[in-house]
Amino acid sequence: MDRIRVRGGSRLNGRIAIGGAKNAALPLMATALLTEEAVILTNAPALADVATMGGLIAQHGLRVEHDTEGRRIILDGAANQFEAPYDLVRKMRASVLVLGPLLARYGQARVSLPGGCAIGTRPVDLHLKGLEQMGALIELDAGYINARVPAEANGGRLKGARIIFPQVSVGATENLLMAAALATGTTELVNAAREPEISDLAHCLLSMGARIEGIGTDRLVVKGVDNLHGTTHAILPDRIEAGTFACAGAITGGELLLEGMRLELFGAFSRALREAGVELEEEAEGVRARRLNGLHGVDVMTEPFPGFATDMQAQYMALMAVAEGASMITETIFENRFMHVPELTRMGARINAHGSSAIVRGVPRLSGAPVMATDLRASVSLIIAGLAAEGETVVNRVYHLDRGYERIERKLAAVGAEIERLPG
Ligand SMILES: CC(=O)N[C@H]1[C@@H](OP(=O)(O)OP(=O)(O)OC[C@H]2O[C@@H](n3ccc(=O)[nH]c3=O)[C@H](O)[C@@H]2O)O[C@H](CO)[C@@H](O)[C@@H]1O
Ligand SMILES: C=C(OP(=O)(O)O)C(=O)O
Repeated sequence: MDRIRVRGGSRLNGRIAIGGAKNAALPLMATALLTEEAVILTNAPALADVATMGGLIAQHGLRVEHDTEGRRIILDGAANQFEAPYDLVRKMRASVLVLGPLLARYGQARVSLPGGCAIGTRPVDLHLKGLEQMGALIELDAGYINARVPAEANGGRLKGARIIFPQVSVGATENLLMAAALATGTTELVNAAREPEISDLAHCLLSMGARIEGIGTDRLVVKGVDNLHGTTHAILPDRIEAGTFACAGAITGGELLLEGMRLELFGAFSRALREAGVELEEEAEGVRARRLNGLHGVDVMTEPFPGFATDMQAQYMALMAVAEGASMITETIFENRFMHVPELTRMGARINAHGSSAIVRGVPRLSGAPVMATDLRASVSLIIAGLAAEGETVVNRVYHLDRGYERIERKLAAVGAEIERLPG
């Protein structure tokens, strides 16, 4: 298994090209199941999760071609197989996003239950309840979701419904948005997630012929259509990759131009970073992130967009570990997303986590250590810490990083980091 070695102390300076967003690419790929015509995605990132989703969609019978050099994915054809097996869903929870499109277009789907993961239990009850409200019959059997739309009712199609989410869910909003696009009648999604990746999905669906109002708000109204057609859609920039590099630059006292990024995509993260002492400026080519002087402890609480993203919490904590003063970091989205705390502590950070909050007391310096993490953002937070630590940090289990960062060691090395991949 590959590892990544970082030697701390180098200041990062230069430009980093921000790729297309993983969390937009995955639902966008699932839209190909809503039509037999080609869906072409440009600005596509070459990530392990994107390859997994491509494998899943190919397995359903579509032709999937990923030109990693040209950053283009073509998904084309009709599905002839409706099962998403455990082996794929286990690797990537976002596999559950095929459920809504398969049900809406083909009236049937059998999808493995994703189960929990390192950051929490992550149930999919809101996805299932919403689809049931739209007329799907759902049974859980031997770890699988067996879902179908009865042929005798409503001509075998899902029907529009008013779905009120008791809690904001990105995945459930996406699944139901895709399902509603091909349902009969009007679907209203109330308390919908407002993440930029959802707006990106909605815009792609619009370009396929869907009728959606309220994009960017927490109330999406979808008037179902009989057919959707193919499209070409550019995936929006990855705000989490950009935020990760902003933290990496800041912890080294450097300055980075995050090419292709737009400031509005950061939500509350930009306010926290500025208060902490990092200047963020939008320029024609992207967002410039520059550490001014010292870093200061600033409290944050994770929330649905436009609040502070849970996917930035671990990276921000690494930054706070060397800030002057204390900061309280509260995680409200996932119940177990402090897996990086013991590893950061091994590097000399002073962090006290209790329940959903962690108090971070900044220290003047961290020290390198062999570390490992059990999820994507926790892993990258250890690289960020390693960039500022004295000596060498070796991060194990790099496959977590490859899920969401494209050649992270090359991107960081190109702006001055001493970092390399050690093949395992
Ligand atoms: C591929 C992708 O886009 N992943 C993102 C997506 O995950 P994902 O779509 O899985 O996250 P959700 O927004 O659905 O989860 C938010 C909270 O709702 C709970 N919940 C969710 C669905 C459900 O049916 N029942 C339920 O209880 C979850 O356990 C969690 O506590 O949004 C998260 C929150 O911004 C991000 O951290 C993930 O990076
Ligand atoms: C939690 C994440 O992804 P996923 O929902 O795919 O596990 C993430 O991108 O940080």
